[in-house]
Amino acid sequence: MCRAVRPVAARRLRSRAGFRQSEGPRYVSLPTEPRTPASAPDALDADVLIVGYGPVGQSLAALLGVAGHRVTVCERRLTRYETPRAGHFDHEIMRIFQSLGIADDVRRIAEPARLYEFLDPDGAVVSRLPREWTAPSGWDASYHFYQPELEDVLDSAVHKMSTVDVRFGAAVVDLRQKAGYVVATLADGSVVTARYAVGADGANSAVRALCDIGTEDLGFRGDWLVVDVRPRPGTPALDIPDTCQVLNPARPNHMGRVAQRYFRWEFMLVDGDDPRELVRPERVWELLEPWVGPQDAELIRQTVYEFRSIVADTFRRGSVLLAGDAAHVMPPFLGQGMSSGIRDAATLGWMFDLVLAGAAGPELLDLYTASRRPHVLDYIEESVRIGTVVCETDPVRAAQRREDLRSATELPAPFEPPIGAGFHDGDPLAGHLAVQPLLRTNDGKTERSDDVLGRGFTLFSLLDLDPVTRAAVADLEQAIGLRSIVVGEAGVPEEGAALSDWLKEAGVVAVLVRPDFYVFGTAQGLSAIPGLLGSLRASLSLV
Ligand SMILES: O=C(O)CCc1cccc(O)c1
Repeated sequence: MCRAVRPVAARRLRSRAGFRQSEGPRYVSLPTEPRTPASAPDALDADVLIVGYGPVGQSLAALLGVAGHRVTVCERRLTRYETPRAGHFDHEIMRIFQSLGIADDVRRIAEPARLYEFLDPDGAVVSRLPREWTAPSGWDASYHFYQPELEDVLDSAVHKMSTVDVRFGAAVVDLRQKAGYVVATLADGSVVTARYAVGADGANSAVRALCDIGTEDLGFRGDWLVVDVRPRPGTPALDIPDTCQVLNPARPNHMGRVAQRYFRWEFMLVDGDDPRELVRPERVWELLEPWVGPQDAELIRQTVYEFRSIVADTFRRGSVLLAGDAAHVMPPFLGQGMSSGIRDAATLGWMFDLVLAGAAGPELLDLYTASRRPHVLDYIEESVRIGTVVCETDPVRAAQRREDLRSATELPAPFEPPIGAGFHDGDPLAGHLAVQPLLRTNDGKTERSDDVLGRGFTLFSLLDLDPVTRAAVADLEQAIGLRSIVVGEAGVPEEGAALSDWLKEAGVVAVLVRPDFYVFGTAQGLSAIPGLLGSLRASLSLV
């Protein structure tokens, strides 16, 4: 169960002013005035303070809670934020949910997203991109969901963790770094101490400001009216495409399913639009008139958002890290905003596991920015590239873009770039997402490999290991809990051949997978495995 809010000794504040720029940086990166010795982490309120309880903060809290770390979450709102924002996640995120034991609950509220289409202004299909490829994670490629329902599922998972304490109405107004820990001051004057803090507090992150972390604006800007709609009970099913972009230069728009019972429309603001006028229900119904009317559906929300493309200069400063929108913001055209944040949580999760256990030095956390930032930049750039096509308002150029899409002869490959660092250089699969195989267990069942093996670094091999390799594996099993499994003819039978085919196609016999499901490296023969494990040891700053 979630612990009740613990009374925190109110300490005299040196500053209640928060992050007013005129007062200079609040964030002190050099260790000063240690009050709690770094060697006494139990005296701190938490191992990790998470600021913000959206899906990224929730996912990180659950990942850390599953591993038994002590977590305090501070959310400045008084309750959860009940509006839908994100509406799509992909197979990799479902695999992360699987690791939290909530995949079945998530499947109940999410539905597979099967098609992404571009339409012309009259509604005719210009281009159709099926989303039904065999995704490596062993789940459907893409899902739609209604965000408050996903947050319910994540919140229930967090509440099962006895080491996680969630506080609402807890705005962090000051954040200081000491030797080996951080001190956060809340608006009510109370203080939370933790070894690390993570700002998962959204695009206007207080933590980012308190740490004086700058941002880079990658230049995309567009105001869009976002409208969420729920059909009234008993009305005929709405005939709305799964996800589509209407390439209409007079008013670009998006529409699609959000989940079983919700639909979303987005309309770009064009010259002369007044945002206050556009959100009036009568005006919204006028815009929705070609598809749905007030007799059939109710408006859940209508709001004008500015879509932007922004990345923080670094995702780490000392003992403070950024995740989710606090670290990066992208336009929604790829549906990757929340997924990118949950990837941050998955990477931070295993890095904290190693650092908090004392297995790796704190310098491992530098790998967080190096691994995540370039990856997120790739997603931002691709989202902007699609946005440039969607948002075209010049009729001639828009016609040309539609023609380009119409005449493309090949479907684009799924956009799944490699991470930026934290893998074995020069390796064919390193940095890419790993396959999750289905295994046939002794009792005749078929199970996903993560359910059999649990979370952690994993060596999958198609050949039985020799004594030298076994010794190298045992060494890392001791240090970081590495698991190894022989799959296929020489070991645990695979249902289908996803893993075997993937490795054979790459010309390798083994793959070493990080706990966030990215490939660390591969081995072409058994004799290469000890070297690969040595490379992992070096890259993790093991102590
Ligand atoms: O990927 C999806 O299914 C939704 C992507 C998307 C595209 C355009 C606007 C938007 O809000 C989401």
